[in-house]
Amino acid sequence: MSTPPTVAWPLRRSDGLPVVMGVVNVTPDSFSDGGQWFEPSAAIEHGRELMSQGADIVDVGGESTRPGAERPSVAEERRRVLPVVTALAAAGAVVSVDTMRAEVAADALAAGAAIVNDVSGGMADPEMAGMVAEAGVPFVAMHWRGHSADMQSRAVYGDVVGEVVAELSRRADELVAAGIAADRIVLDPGFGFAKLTGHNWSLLRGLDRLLALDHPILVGTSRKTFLGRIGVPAGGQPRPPLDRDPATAATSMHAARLGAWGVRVHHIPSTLDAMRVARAIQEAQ
Ligand SMILES: Nc1nc2ncc(COP(=O)(O)O)nc2c(=O)[nH]1
Repeated sequence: MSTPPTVAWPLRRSDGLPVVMGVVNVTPDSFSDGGQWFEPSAAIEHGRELMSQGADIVDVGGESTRPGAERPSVAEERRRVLPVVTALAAAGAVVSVDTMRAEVAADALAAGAAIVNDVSGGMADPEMAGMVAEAGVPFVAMHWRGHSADMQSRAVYGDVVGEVVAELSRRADELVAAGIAADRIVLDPGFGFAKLTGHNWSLLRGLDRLLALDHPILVGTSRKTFLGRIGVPAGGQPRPPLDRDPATAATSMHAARLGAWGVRVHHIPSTLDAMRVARAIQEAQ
């Protein structure tokens, strides 16, 4: 493997706000923006736009993880993400590759990605942890209880915050044991992954308990279904994903107030402004 670009780590914003990871889904069927950026040229253009709007990282993914999604082949996932990773890295972006497959991650690192973002935290592919360890790059490990096909059947918790904290902590230990440097691991509670609506709200309320973990925390609530249920009568249809950016921004404000390391969002300006408001209030006399 060629040496992937190094990103100054831990990555921090000069304004002290949480790092902003912008989302570029090169998929035909992601729940949040399915199909909008499926063409490489559109995805590259969108990634550039996110950079110009202030994203610190551009997260490029080629596999939809919505509940029930069918997995693309490795070749198809590669075909989707590599041209976009290559072009955005060449344009100077800090690129994270959103994949559960070690071989796709390795190719993306060779193409210029600097970070691996794995919604399975390395559990879907036994080769992932060793590859990331060898590459020496930062690794985002999300809380995961199985593939999208049936993950909601695993959304059963006594104390969801306590269990997510414990499972993430255990996973981080396993990743360190596999050779990944502890200070290269970011943890993510996995909003919407094996979580029902109430679980997501509990995780936001209990964010301070997640922040007590010895790793930076990434908050990925953007456009998730539980936000679409805000203001909708019980049993009603959630509002469409593109209408969920104001609610997403409110969760970004919460993340900023509590001191999360980063937020993963589709719409940059609204989240940046919400976090700036939080900071201005905190700093007011
Ligand atoms: N680290 C991380 N990665 C993710 N990748 C995809 C999605 C879901 O799909 P989207 O790309 O449409 O948001 N959510 C997350 C998340 O919450 N955290």
